[in-house]
Amino acid sequence: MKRSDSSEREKKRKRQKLLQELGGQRIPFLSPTDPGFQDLWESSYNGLVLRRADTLPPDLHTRVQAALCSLHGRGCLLRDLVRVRGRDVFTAVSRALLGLPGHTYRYLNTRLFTIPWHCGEEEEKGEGPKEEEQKAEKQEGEGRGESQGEGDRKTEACCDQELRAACKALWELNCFFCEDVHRRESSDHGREGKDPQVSEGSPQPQCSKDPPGTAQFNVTLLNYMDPATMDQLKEEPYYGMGKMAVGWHHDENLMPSSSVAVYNYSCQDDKVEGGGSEDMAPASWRVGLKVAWDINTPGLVLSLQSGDCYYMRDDLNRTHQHCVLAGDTARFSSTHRVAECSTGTLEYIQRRCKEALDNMSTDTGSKSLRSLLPSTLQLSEEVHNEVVEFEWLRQYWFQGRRYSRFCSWWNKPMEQLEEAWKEMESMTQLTLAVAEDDGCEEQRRKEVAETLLPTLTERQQHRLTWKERCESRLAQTLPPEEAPVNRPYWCDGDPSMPLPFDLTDIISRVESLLWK
Ligand SMILES: O=C(O)CCC(=O)C(=O)O
Ligand SMILES: [Fe+2]
Repeated sequence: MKRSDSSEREKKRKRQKLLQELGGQRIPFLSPTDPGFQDLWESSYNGLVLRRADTLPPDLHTRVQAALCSLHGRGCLLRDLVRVRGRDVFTAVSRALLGLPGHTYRYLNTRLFTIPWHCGEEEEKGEGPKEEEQKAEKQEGEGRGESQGEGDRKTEACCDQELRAACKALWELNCFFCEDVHRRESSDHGREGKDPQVSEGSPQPQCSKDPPGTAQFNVTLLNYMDPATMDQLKEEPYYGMGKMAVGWHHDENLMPSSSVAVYNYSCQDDKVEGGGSEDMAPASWRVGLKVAWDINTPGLVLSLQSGDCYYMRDDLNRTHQHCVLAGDTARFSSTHRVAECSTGTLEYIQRRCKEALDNMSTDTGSKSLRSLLPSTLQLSEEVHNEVVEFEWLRQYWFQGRRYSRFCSWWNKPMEQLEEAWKEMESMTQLTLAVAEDDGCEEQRRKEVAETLLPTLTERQQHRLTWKERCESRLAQTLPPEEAPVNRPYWCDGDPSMPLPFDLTDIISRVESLLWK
């Protein structure tokens, strides 16, 4: 969190400088009906592609739109309680992450966990019996046994048929986007001045498991907002573009220069009541783009009809920022991305845990550390902190019970990570015992204490931050199923825990060893 705080400060400085230069004036922006719009698009927004609804297969629209509605109807889309510039805020849009099993996506200090999407073949193998089995299992108790913690394991038992169908539809859309973006990349090769607006024949949504040579979208972040239920949306501040559902940003946590593909579904207008005459069409949702930290180039706004898609290709997400401008109707979007997952998959964190736990021996029936090398001890303590306790377990539980409510995929892996974490608590205890062992050589004790101090201090700080986040005023407004859970948490004197939750005393003890 420290690193992102300083980059937030940097952004704030830049923002203030920009507003100062503007001195209350508005920067111009162009919409499709303005003269010069196409020229501006081609000169300064190259990489932005609009794909109109009528160039996608109609049955894909049907399935995707039904999927979005059913995910929404089931309560899978929720506002995130994110942390921006040290403050907790709810996102205006409700969100859910779908994607490859075991993947996560981190934005605004929040790690989202995928509801796994399902590939074609798995579905075909006898749905009937599976469904029965699953119901039986559900009755016995939520989510035991199904998860083995492997990225490619079978996922048919983790959610019910309606959700599986919904996930599959979004997976098909993902395949469509992967192929389309890939096809463009290949055909653009050596071609200048391409037409950003397309209406050519559509590729069929066939997803090969591992097509060569192209980055694959591994997750989609779904967004939903009904402006009728929002009492205050922020006005776009630099151009006067209107009310924003999502403020200016770059998409975070993506592979360098990877594209983003967005499907726009504006729900039917029969929902809009009152306010205006019968024949007045509801205002469309729009996406705004601007060159990052630039007040000379006019902004660009695209109006989106239901079913329209847009792509931000190549470096566009890095060189430009985008925002979403609310229309009159409720609206979904499905935003497909290549998340940078080098430290963001279950497989990764399980590997790290194993590395840390390799230093624990239970050979003689009692627990001991194999090596007291500072680098080995440090590794365990770091895995313990960053990855398990703060990047995974607490992130997961902070989002309440939202995941297990409709999909059991993460239940077992989280249990296993918690077990691993508990072992690491024992390792810290053993390490501390070495540092405090009078029979041990002075130099070694100092070395061990030096290794422990920074990680313990960090652990304590993070625990306090997460506790605050869980107890914030906004967190308390959430219904019980969505309310943040401060987990792991235990009381002093809990016999199952090797160390106390509050590390204040231990930290002073370690400090005093160093001052000696
Ligand atoms: O909804 C959209 O069109 C884009 C949303 C977006 O920018 C995001 O989720 O990062
Ligand atoms: Fe975005």
